[in-house]
Amino acid sequence: MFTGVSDAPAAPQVAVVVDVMRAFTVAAGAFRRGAERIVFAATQEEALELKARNPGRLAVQDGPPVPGFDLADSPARLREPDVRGRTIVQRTTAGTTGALAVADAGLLLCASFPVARATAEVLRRSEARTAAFVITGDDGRAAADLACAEYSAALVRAPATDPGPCPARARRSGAAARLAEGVRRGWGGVHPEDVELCLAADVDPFAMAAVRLDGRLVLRPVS
Ligand SMILES: O=C(O)[C@H](CS(=O)(=O)O)OP(=O)(O)O
Ligand SMILES: [Mg+2]
Repeated sequence: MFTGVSDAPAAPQVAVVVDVMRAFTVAAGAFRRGAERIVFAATQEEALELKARNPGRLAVQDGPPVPGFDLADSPARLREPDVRGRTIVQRTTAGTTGALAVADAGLLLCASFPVARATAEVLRRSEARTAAFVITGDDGRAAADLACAEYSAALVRAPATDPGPCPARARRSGAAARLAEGVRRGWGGVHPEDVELCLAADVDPFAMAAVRLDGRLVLRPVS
């Protein structure tokens, strides 16, 4: 089942929340670089509060730079800071909002192209009969998120599936065009390499699972 955030079932047995550009590509890059966990915040205010309460946390938000936040929601910019062992607080318009909408799922995975294959492996091992793929962008119509969701679903059925045209579909998406426009106009928080990094399929050996912990939704890599 593919659904938008507003139509998503409140507590599906399994939810795969997909955000290619850029929240869950950023999350995958953070774990690849050794970040320990990502705490999702519903608002920028909550993100800054969570950061202030726990010194050493790094806060990420989408859009232009905001005082108090350490990092942009940009996979290319995330290559610079040392995030090893760090807890990151992340708040974005589509990705983290989508994850919070299905926080009561029995199994909640957050997905993007770099973790597509590992996500499919976790789904296959879960033996769940169905999964709700939550397309976070453009009210459930985001071409990039749909392409990644379709690729992941195909991998569950047939592990030898290759990405085929899926990353190319994402490259032609409205989200990619918006990021390219951001680069042309010099918007803060957008890097020229972001789109390509978001299209790199099957880079990481881990999937990303979110669980409730002390009243928060916390994302960690799972192998
Ligand atoms: O950081 C992003 O690219 C987007 C911003 S928006 O949804 O295009 O306004 O946030 P995300 O939640 O990562 O899709
Ligand atoms: Mg997005």
